[in-house]
Amino acid sequence: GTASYSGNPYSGVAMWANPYYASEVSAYAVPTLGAVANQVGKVPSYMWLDTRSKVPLMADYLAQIRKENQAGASPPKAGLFVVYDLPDRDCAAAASNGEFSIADGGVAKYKEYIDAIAELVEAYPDIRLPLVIEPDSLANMVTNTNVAKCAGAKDAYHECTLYAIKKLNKPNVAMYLDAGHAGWLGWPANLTPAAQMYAQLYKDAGSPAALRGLATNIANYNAWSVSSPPSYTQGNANYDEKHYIEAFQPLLKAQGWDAHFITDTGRSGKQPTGQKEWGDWCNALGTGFGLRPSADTGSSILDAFVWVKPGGEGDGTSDTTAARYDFHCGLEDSMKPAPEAGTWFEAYFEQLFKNANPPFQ
Ligand SMILES: O=[N+]([O-])c1ccc(O[C@@H]2O[C@H](CO)[C@@H](O[C@@H]3O[C@H](CO)[C@@H](O[C@@H]4O[C@H](CO)[C@@H](O)[C@H](O)[C@H]4O)[C@H](O)[C@H]3O)[C@H](O)[C@H]2O)cc1
Ligand SMILES: [Mg+2]
Repeated sequence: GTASYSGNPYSGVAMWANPYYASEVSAYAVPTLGAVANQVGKVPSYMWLDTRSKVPLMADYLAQIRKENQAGASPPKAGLFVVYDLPDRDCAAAASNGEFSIADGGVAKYKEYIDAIAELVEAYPDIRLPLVIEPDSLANMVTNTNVAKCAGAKDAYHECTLYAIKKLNKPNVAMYLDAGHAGWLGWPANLTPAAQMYAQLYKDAGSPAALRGLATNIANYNAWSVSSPPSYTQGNANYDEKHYIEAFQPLLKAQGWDAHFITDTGRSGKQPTGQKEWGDWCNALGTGFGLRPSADTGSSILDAFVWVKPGGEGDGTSDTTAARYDFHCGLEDSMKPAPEAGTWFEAYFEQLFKNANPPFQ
C-alpha cells in the first residue's frame, strides 16, 4: 500500500539505519573500541544527499527498504534523507561548500538534482520519507545577509527551496526545513524575523500538505531539554531546543503555519559541551551521542528525536591550507587535527562514544 499518513509522519514506521554509516563504524571504530561500537551503526541516522552523484545511492537504499518491508518488516521502515546541494551552499562558512555555484548555472543544476530525487519519491509511494531540507540555508537568510555570499544567494535559495518543496510535495513525504538551532535563530532578536520568513515560504509554496515543519539543531550540540542553562547560552532564554521550538511554534502559527518539528540529538548527549562560545559549531570538544531516535518525544509539537548529522563524520577540515578551511575549525574548542567535512573523524567518534548519554554498553 501507500505510505501516506496524517499527523506525525514518524508514527507507525521504524526509522531505517543505512548501511553506509554502519560500515564506517565497523571499519574504523570497532578496531579501537571493540564490537560494542557496532551498536552505534545500528542507530538510524540520516543519509545526506550532498552531491548529485549520491542520488543513485538513494535509489539503492529505497530498493533495499522496499525489500525489507515486503519481507514483512513490522512496523515498515521509513527512509531518512537530507536534501543538501544548494548552489553557493553554506554561504556564511567555508567548510561545507558544495558542488554547484550560482555563477555557473547552479540553479538549473539544482532543479535537475531535485527532479532526480522527485522521480525516486514517485517510484516508491510505498515508503514513508521524512526529509530534511537544506541545512544552514534559510537560517543564514535570517542572520547573515550582511555576508556578501549570503546576500548574493538569497534569491537562488528561495527559488530553489520553493522548487524543492513543490516537487517533493507527495503523500508519502514529510518535509522539515532546516531552522538552525536555539543558539542561532532562538535569540529573541532573530525569532520574529525567522517566523515571518518561514511562514511566508510555507504560504508562497501554497501551504503544501507534505511541508510538515522545521528541523532544528542539525549538526549542532544543544540539549533537547536541560535543567540548567550552559554558561555560553547567557542572554538567551531559549537555551535548549525545547525552549526554542516552544517559543517558535506560536509565532509560526500566528503567521498561518501550524508547524511541527524534529530535533537532531545525535551529538547532544553531554551538557554543557566543551564549547567556549555558543557559535563555535565546528568539531566541538566535549560532546556525546544523545537521545536515541524516536517518535516518543513527550511533546505535542516535536514529531521525533532524530540523528541527522552522522556522529563521527567531520564538520570541517582544520588544515589551514585547504580550499574549504573555515577558521571556526581552528578554534581552541574545536578538535584538531580534523578531516574534511563529511569524512570519517575517528577521534571525534571516540569522544562521542565515551560521552554517550544514554551510554552504549
Ligand atoms: O547576547 N545577545 O543578545 C546576542 C544576540 C545575537 C547574537 O548573535 C547571534 O549569535 C549566534 C552565536 O551565538 C549566531 O549563531 C551562529 O550562527 C552561525 C552562522 O552565522 C552558525 O554557524 C553554522 O553552524 C552550522 C551548524 O550548526 C554549520 O553547519 C554551518 O556551516 C555554520 O555556518 C552557528 O551554528 C550559530 O550558533 C547567530 O547567527 C547570531 O545572530 C549573539 C548574542
Ligand atoms: Mg555544516
